[in-house]
Amino acid sequence: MAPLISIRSSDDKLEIVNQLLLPHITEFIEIDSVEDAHDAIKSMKIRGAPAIASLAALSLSQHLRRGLKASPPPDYLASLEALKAHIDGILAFLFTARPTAVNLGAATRRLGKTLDNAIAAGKDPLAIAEELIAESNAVADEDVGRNKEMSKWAGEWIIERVRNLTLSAAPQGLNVLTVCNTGSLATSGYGTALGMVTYLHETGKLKSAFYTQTAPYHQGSRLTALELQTLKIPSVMICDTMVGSLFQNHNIHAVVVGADRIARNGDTANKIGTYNAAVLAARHKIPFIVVAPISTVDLDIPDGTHIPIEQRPSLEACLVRGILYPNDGKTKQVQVMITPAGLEGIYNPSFDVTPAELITAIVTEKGVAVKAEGAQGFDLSPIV
Ligand SMILES: CSC[C@H]1O[C@H](OP(=O)(O)O)[C@H](O)[C@@H]1O
Repeated sequence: MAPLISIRSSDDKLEIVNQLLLPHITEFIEIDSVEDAHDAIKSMKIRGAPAIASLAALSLSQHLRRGLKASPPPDYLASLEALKAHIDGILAFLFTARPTAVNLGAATRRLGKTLDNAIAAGKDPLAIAEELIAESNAVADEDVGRNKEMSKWAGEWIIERVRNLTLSAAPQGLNVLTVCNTGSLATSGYGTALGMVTYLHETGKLKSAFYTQTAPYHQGSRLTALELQTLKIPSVMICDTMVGSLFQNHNIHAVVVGADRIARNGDTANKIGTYNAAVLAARHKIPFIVVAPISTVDLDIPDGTHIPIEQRPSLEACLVRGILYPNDGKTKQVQVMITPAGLEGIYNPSFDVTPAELITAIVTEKGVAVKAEGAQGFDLSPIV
């Protein structure tokens, strides 16, 4: 079966799969404006740090392509001043859709720089618009290739490490645990941490991929479950509360997670529950690996205390999405409230920060970074 996709883009149409309806309903919705893109990212119809950056960039590309074709041309193409004000406004708007994943900011900054450089080079508005379209498309297109690179780096690194650490070298393959969803749905394709899982499977080195349900949005039980099932990768779902039990009772060779923002010292923000898994992995001496593109590293912040953590609406922690069981034959999604009506006092941060101290390796498309002997943190400056 072909891997799932999160974004479909052609010259005249931009669409995303509505991830709020997965895994039971596959419905593509059209993104017809930068406002639609902003809403889809904010409401988590599309999610995953690289995927939201791709959609933001592609929505700008769509906007500019339409502008270039329009007759009469829009006012913003009439002068450099008008173009700069217009594009800066769009980029600032897209940037506000979600605060933690730095990839979105990296993409909007990159496009802002393209704009400023082209203006400084004396180009005219039409040429600049063309350049911005090419750069926006590149933001989305580059993702799949780099995902495959980081997945291979991470996969080979863990295979080698297990071979060196254990005499038996895991003869039946490796067991890994992942959190949330970091596969094709979270990226432009192949995935980051789930890309490593896929790489291990493709090379015959995987025994089983364990994954947490990842409440409250259930990226694990809804999305990772669907991706692994589609790819026919042997897997086992666990509830978020079972990580300690899993480590006590099964031979888990690695925990592998994605990232939304990595500080200069390696402190890593990822889906809520990642920190719990890291603490337990350290207790059980299980390598803890972060797999993410270079664009997730934020060298502007020295450590994780500076990472803005998104607080999601309280209601999202009170609801579970799904279809009726037993299924009445009509696939219609329902939302079930699992708390008393009107409950107050709900804590719902979307991410937590795993200190670098608990991270064994950070893997990007450029390779594997580990800490210097005896160091608490990483020095990521040389690889970015
Ligand atoms: C490769 S995706 C990184 C990241 O995105 C997820 O967050 P969300 O579903 O809220 O967008 C999660 O933290 C993943 O690890």
